[in-house]
Amino acid sequence: MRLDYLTIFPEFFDVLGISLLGKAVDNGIVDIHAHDLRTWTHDRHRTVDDTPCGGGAGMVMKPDPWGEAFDDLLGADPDPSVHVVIPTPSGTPFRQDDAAQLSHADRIVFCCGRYEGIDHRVIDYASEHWSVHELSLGDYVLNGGEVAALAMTEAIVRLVPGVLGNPESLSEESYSQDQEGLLEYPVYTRPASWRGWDVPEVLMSGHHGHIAQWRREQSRELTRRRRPDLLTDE
Ligand SMILES: N#Cc1c(N)n[nH]c1-c1ccc2c(Cl)cn(Cc3cccnc3)c2c1
Repeated sequence: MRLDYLTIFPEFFDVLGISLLGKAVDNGIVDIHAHDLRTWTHDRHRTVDDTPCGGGAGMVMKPDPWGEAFDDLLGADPDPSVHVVIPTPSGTPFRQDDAAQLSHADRIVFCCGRYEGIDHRVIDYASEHWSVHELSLGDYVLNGGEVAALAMTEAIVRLVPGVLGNPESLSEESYSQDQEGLLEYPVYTRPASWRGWDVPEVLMSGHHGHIAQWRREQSRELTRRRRPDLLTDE
C-alpha cells in the first residue's frame, strides 16, 4: 500500500515513521510519501491561497497547485483503484467500515487542506479521475486536514494484514464485526488487587464460558449507556 499526503505542513507526517506504522514501513508493507504542496507553486511567495469568490471571511486554497500535484503524482489517466481521501468538516463521518474498505486499497492520496478549505473544482476534477472520499473525522472543528489524515491513516493501516503483531486483537475491538458493533468490554491485568480495586472475580475463575458471558454483558451495558445508537435490537 502506497500512501501519499499533499499538505503545506509535510512535517506533520514524520510521526508515521514511529511504532507500528514505522515497522510496517520498514517491512515494506506500507510506503509513505509526504509532499509539500508549495512544491507546485511558481511565485516568489509560493502562494497556495486566495480570497474567496463571493466574499466571506478567510482564504481559500487555489486549485492550480493541487492540479499540478495530481499531474505529477497520478498523471491524467483515470484510475478508480486510486483512492483520494479529502478530510473536510462537511464530509461523511469516517467510520470503521470506511477504514476496512480503504485498508484494501493499493494507493491512497490524502489531500490535507487548510484555511477555509480547498477550491471545490479540485474535488470535482479528482472525482472525474479517481475514487474520491470526502470524509470528516468527527463533529468538531480542526484547523486543517492533517490531524484527520493521521487518525484515518492509523485506523486504515492497522487493518492491513501483517501490520499488527496479533491480528486476533482486531476481532475483539469496539466497532469490530465480531464484537457485534458494540463497545469493547473493560480490560484488566495484574495485580489482582490495586489500591483497593480488585479485578472482577469471574476473570480470575479460568471459566472461559463465564468470562465470555460477562464480557458480552459488559459490552452491551456499556453500549446501552454510552452509545445506544449502536444497539440494533433495542
Ligand atoms: N476531517 C475533518 C475535520 C473535522 N472533523 N473538523 N475540521 C476538519 C477539517 C478538515 C479539513 C479542513 C480544511 Cl481543508 C480547512 N479546515 C479548517 C476549517 C475549519 C472550519 C471550517 N472550515 C475549514 C479544515 C478542517
